Amino acid sequence: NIHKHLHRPPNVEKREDGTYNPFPKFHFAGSLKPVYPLSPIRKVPPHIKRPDYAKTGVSRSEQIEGRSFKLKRLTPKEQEGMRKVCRLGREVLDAAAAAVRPGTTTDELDSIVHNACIERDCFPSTLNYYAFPKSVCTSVNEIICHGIPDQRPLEDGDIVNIDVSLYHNGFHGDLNETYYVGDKAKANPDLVCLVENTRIALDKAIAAVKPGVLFQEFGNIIEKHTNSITEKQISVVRTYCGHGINQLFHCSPSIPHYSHNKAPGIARPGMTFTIEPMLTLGPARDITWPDDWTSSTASGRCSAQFEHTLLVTETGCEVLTARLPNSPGGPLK
Ligand SMILES: COc1cccc(Cn2ccc3cc(C(=O)NO)cnc32)c1
Ligand SMILES: [Co+2]
Ligand SMILES: [Co+2]
Repeated sequence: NIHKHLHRPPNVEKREDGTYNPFPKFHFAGSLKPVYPLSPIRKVPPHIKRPDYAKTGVSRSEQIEGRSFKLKRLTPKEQEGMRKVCRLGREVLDAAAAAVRPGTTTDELDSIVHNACIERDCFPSTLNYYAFPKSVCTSVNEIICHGIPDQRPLEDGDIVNIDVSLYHNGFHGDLNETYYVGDKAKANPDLVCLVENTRIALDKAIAAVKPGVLFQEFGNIIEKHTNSITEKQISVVRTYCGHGINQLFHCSPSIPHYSHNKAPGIARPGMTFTIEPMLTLGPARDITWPDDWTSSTASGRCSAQFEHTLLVTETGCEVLTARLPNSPGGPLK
């Protein structure tokens, strides 16, 4: 996998500044290319409680849980633990979002997220999760999700999704937003249509979360919204779903974002899960880069995503990762 490029770069041609694309033979669908070398693996001080996969990259607890389709309902104390980690996750995302501007590299965003997690006594959940090498996912333009922070500076006109997940006192939180870089992106009607409708699609799904709703319903709501957008073709990515999250980073239920899905299960008070729709301009087909993580549209056209971690209450749901009054970004007026 990608670690071999960390220290012994392949004999590929280097750019002026010494950076390089480690996969010169791969057909990249859009204009984005990886900008290696990745920075060295960041360390987490030993006093910070780690998830079980932190050393091995594989979560035994998720493997065991994965075999039973039991949906966990948290006790009030456990709900408090989720409330806390999700509030910390919001603060960490906002710290990274405040640094989004042309010239900031996605690796610098990773450093901000990594340090902000440590300052809050949190372990960044993506670090070494299935050997993912960084503490946040940064997905630019045509990247759908799981983009790896590297030495590429953000450019005026880019959109960038920052996906923060963190582990605190035994619980995971997971949230993401898509941000406009500089002024050009906000002036691009295609991007504004894509980003604002992804935000709206998530909000419409969240409005439907309450005891008794079927997990399969959220995809109907999201795709009904994308079908209502007539000025542009906006599609729903099918490959990646929302997921249960609690003492595990990923567990049941799985929540598809497309309609007519067969997701089993019914929302009940005390359940915590994410909804994290990824929408694309044009068709939704995805391809994965040779780094085995980065997911790109096959068309090279842009993709946007928004994610919240939700707690089902007796009357509806609590958005545990809700925006704060001074959270950067947010809906365009
Ligand atoms: C094995 O294959 C894969 C392929 C892609 C990714 C990964 C592992 N992984 C790393 C970061 C990450 C984030 C999420 C998430 O829920 N974001 O909202 C999910 N998976 C993640 C493994
Ligand atoms: Co996430
Ligand atoms: Co998630």
